[in-house]
Amino acid sequence: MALLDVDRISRYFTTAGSKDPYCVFSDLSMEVFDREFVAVLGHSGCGKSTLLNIIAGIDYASKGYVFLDGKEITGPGLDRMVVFQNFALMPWLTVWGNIKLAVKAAHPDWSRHQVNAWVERYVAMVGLTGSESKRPAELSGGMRQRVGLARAFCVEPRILLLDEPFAQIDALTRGVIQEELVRMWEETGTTIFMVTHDVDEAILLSDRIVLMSRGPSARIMDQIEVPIPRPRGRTTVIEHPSYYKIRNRIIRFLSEGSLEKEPAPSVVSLSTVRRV
Ligand SMILES: Nc1ncnc2c1ncn2[C@@H]1O[C@H](COP(=O)(O)OP(=O)(O)OP(=O)(O)O)[C@@H](O)[C@H]1O
Repeated sequence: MALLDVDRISRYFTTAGSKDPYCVFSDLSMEVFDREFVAVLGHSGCGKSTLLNIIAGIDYASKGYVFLDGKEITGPGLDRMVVFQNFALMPWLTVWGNIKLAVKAAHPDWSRHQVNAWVERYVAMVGLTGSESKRPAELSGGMRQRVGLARAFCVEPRILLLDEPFAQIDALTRGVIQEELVRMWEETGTTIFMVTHDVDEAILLSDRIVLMSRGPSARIMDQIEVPIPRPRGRTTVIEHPSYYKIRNRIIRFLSEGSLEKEPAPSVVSLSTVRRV
């Protein structure tokens, strides 16, 4: 059974000046399996963030259902942690304080000692030891997103939802944090659903890439498995025979829009390249 089951969801928004609601997507279905890393790509405005927000429980589907571990999602929960593009840290709290807040929310019964040990572990995991007492304004973009990742991972969610997490980080730092993200994903055995605009990032990081067509009424048009073995490196991944095939397929899709094509089947074969 899939860990995450998005079952024929539609999202309509009422818009000022129009009596017809705006259909972001309708009857959209997809699955994400335990420990999988799935990336969603599509044109700006096709509904990627809307889909992520519905999975996070901070938005809702106008029709259809989303299940996590077979349980319907009806609101936010600590089993789904979101990492946002704009970091969304508490500006008045330090690195330590931001992470501690999440640990305490997940484990209200823990002793101070347990909480502190857990925070220390995740501060170290993202390489921020020594910067614990800094506030977000004193951190670089890369460091802020490291805090965002530590805050999300420390709760040990069933699924991590990443909404363009590296969009505001310079290219060099982005590469380093992408590698750290994969290391943490492997170490913790979590599952990741990531929205991105970056084709190379999707190929480098994910097991499967979901392509959404342009909105309104966007659909899932294709799902591409990435058969490149791990560990992957930015310089070695491009040498794999599948790399340019996958890249060209995505670039062609994004430049042509491919709305003429029939949508991909909503359920992906279980032979998908999941890790053991
Ligand atoms: N609260 C809202 N009210 C009305 N329309 C909305 C609302 N939220 C999103 N939309 C519309 O839904 C569509 C999808 O938006 P969404 O942000 O999910 O797209 P996206 O694919 O994530 O875009 P981008 O890649 O640019 O971030 C857009 O046309 C947007 O204007």
